[in-house]
Amino acid sequence: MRVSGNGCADILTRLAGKLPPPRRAALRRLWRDASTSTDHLDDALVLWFPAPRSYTGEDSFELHLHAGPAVITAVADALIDAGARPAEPGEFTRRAFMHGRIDLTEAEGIADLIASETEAQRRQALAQLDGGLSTLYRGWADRLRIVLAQQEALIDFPDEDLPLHVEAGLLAEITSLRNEITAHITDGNRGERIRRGLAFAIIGPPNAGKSSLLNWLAERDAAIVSPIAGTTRDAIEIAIVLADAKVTLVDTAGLRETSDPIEAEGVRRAMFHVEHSDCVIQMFPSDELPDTLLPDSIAVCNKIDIIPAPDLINDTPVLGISLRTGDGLARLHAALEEKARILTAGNGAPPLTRARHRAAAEAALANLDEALRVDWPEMRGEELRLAMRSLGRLTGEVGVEDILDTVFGQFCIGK
Ligand SMILES: Nc1nc2c(ncn2[C@@H]2O[C@H](COP(=O)(O)OP(=O)(O)OP(=O)(O)O)[C@@H](O)[C@H]2O)c(=O)[nH]1
Ligand SMILES: [K+]
Ligand SMILES: [Mg+2]
Repeated sequence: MRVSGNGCADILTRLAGKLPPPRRAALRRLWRDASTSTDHLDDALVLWFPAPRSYTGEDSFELHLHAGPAVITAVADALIDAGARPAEPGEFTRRAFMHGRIDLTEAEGIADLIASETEAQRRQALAQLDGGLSTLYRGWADRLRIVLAQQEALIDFPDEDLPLHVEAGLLAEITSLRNEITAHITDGNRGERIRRGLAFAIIGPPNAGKSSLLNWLAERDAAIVSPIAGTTRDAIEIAIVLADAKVTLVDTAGLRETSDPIEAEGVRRAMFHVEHSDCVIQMFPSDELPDTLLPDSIAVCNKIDIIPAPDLINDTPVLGISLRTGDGLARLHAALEEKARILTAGNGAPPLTRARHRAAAEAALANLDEALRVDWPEMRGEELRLAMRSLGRLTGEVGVEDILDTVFGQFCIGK
């Protein structure tokens, strides 16, 4: 159990007696009231973190209990009795933010780290928690602050002979800032993709072997396979890991004209997934080759145990496989891993990981573009100030009250 805030020293003394040395584990008998040895609650390891060297930046302590539900209830009651109250989700991290221990992107990194399921997610969250994004955003804000100061000088002293190169240099810096922010925004959603995972949809005519492929990739019988065309109706989603990235595979209803309203709905859902996935695996049986291939899809020809696959369709390479014999499956798996790697690979710069970052960066970009467009110094100054505000929202330095609930609401209690 973790407790933080004013009064921690008194509460801990009441339960465990004299405060242990800071940041050193001590074995203590816990009481409802240690001063009178009333109600022995548990024997626990106790850790005392006086401010400011704690997670929240406040006085705080931790009790390592014997974790049975009755123990937890008894200790929680005693803590509340002594003046504590239950924490809200993410409240510890929110207090860390309020006390300047971390900024907003680092808080989001903590949330992502707790939620991470794959290596790529863990690494990305850890880099963000380590201040990767903060450093980038702060660097922009610092440079913009200098530009703004120069702009103010041009406004305040219009008659002084400020050298012409001040204005030229200022415009050049705004241009390079806007170019860097543009590059950050147009990174193909790499960071967001790692964070939420990729979606790969398997589509094709009935009986192509789509569900058979899903089962092989998932290593279990997740979807029904049968020789009856139109077996799969609902889209079936299975999460797997490819190249350290989380990939949700979507098996869909076979695409065909149908008068069956339920199957038609399945086909409609399949088309939805074609639109909304990061990669489409276009699958067809070797005895029913398509005339055209979807752009950017991975073309897979199944059942090469019956008829061999063509090498190309319309100049696009085709991967021949047989889910019956296992032929070509290793190559297909490697191709899917490569696709996942490409979709999540970057240039080493910290990626933007949330729609919130994208919105603020886009707003800053729009203001910088406007600043370059307008001629009046006062208007340019105003656009630069607005851009500054947008960058401040990224790290949580300005006007963030409205977004704090969203950011911290996603944590679980006790974090
Ligand atoms: N000969 C042969 N048969 C296969 C192969 N792969 C799958 N099948 C068979 O083809 C039939 C259809 O397989 P499914 O996986 O259900 O095909 P689907 O594309 O999901 O079909 P729908 O859900 O109806 O659209 C089943 O009887 C499978 O056993 C293969 O490589 N070779
Ligand atoms: K089938
Ligand atoms: Mg199927």
